[in-house]
Amino acid sequence: MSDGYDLHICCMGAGYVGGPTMAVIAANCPKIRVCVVDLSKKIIDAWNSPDLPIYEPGLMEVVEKSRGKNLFFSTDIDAEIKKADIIFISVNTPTKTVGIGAGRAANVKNCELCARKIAEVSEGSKIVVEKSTVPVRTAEAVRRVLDCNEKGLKFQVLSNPEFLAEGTAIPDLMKPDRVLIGGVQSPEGLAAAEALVSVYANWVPREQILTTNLWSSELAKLVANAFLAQRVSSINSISALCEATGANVSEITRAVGMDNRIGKRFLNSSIGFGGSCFQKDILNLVYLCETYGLRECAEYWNQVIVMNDYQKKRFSEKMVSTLFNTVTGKKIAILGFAFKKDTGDVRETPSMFVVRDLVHEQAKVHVYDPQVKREDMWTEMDYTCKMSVANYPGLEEAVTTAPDAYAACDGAHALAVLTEWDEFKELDYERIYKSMAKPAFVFDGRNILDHDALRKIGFEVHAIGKPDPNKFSDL
Ligand SMILES: NC(=O)C1=CN([C@@H]2O[C@H](COP(=O)(O)OP(=O)(O)OC[C@H]3O[C@@H](n4cnc5c(N)ncnc54)[C@H](O)[C@@H]3O)[C@@H](O)[C@H]2O)C=CC1
Ligand SMILES: O=C(O)[C@H]1O[C@H](OP(=O)(O)OP(=O)(O)OC[C@H]2O[C@@H](n3ccc(=O)[nH]c3=O)[C@H](O)[C@@H]2O)[C@H](O)[C@@H](O)[C@@H]1O
Repeated sequence: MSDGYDLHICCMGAGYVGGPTMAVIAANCPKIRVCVVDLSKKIIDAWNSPDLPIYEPGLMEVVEKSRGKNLFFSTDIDAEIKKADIIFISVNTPTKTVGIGAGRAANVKNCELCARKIAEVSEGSKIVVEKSTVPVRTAEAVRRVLDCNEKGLKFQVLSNPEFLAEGTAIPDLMKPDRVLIGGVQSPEGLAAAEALVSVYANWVPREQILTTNLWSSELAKLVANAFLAQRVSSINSISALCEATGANVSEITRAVGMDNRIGKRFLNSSIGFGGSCFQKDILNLVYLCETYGLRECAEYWNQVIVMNDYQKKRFSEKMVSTLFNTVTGKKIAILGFAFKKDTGDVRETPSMFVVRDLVHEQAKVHVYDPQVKREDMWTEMDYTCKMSVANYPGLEEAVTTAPDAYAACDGAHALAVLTEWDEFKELDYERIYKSMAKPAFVFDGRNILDHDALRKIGFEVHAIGKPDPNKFSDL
């Protein structure tokens, strides 16, 4: 290459996946020039600034290592496509909101638009990599769009789904359990897959880089998320049974998880899973099963969502019934709005559904989260719950954001921990107790607090899957 780089990579989509993934490739491959492009100037400007558009531990350090050297962020999509040997498509693929399959099918419009753009502006043949999570067989559509170019260019399409989790994106990318690359099983397809394997092999051991056919790779991504979410729904269903019987869900998970075949991880009961992908990807799987006439398979996976909705509703109903069946006019502190700790992401966050239910019950909700931006909270509540300041009179008075946990709890009848931020474990609960209305209630939606210590202070504590000491006693 005339500019001194061995290879040029372009990534379309500078979001939670595109940004961190490309930063890690750039950091591990100094001879590769990586450019992340996006339609949004605001997002690209943020990637080029000290205030990155997403909060992710360790991300800034990785970006700073390469930015301006072999890592670039740009809105000049056409120029970067032209330069690239490998183009990742890492755009959002949300659940369709209208039309056929609305509410279940994934909308792959953005992937198609990327393919059309690549076909339109490319001047040479390229490898196009699906990084986005897509319905199985989307690569076929991408390839057909690319093949329609009028310049006789030949594109190879690969599937390379991403398995990073938010909050741990950097360690997940630096030391992935596996990298999955699916390609067409032809000499050209295998060569393209090998080119991508060589990129990852700069820091990932080869035996952890799996190559498969295209359809297995696309489907494996949906299956991985479905299995993970299924574990959460499974333990959450058991948490309801624990509360009814006096069993303790933490003791159940310890006993069950020590069986190596089951394993300990991903068995924390909660107010339900959130995030931009679990629900979307399971709905996508359900829709695929239905499309292929597999009704029983569709119903089976749909139950993971049904259980998750039940868990979120069960939690807010428990709050209201415990607070003497009314929260009207009562101040309630919500600690945590992000869908999990160590992220500012609020997409599909379970906290939002609890806030929504409390607002419907006319509570005065005070939310504190160390990373969530107030505008992001409103945007998500509007998008998912159809509740906005414009269409829900009084919403701004009903939901206040607090500068810290103490302010949120001051004068409150109850506090609810809805995100497992470490700082919530370290709060001065004596001080909080003194400042609250009595009786003072704690609802631990993540089972992270010391319940015995809180009860000693004077709180009435309710936690997911934990026996209520007023209701059950040991034999
Ligand atoms: N968020 C996560 O932790 C994970 C997400 N995924 C999958 O990765 C994909 C991307 O997810 P996120 O990064 O979270 O989405 P995101 O919404 O954070 O970012 C997507 C970006 O793509 C841009 N974009 C959309 N159309 C474009 C186009 N035609 N050209 C250029 N840019 C365009 C948007 O402006 C946006 O900035 C999705 O399919 C998701 O399911 C996979 C693993 C983890
Ligand atoms: O495709 C994706 O987007 C990603 O989805 C998840 O990652 P993420 O949603 O970022 O975070 P998780 O750690 O999986 O948590 C998802 C939700 O489940 C909840 N959860 C998780 C684990 C658990 O034991 N209990 C539980 O309630 C979390 O609080 C959170 O709301 C997967 O873990 C990633 O492998 C995948 O790449």
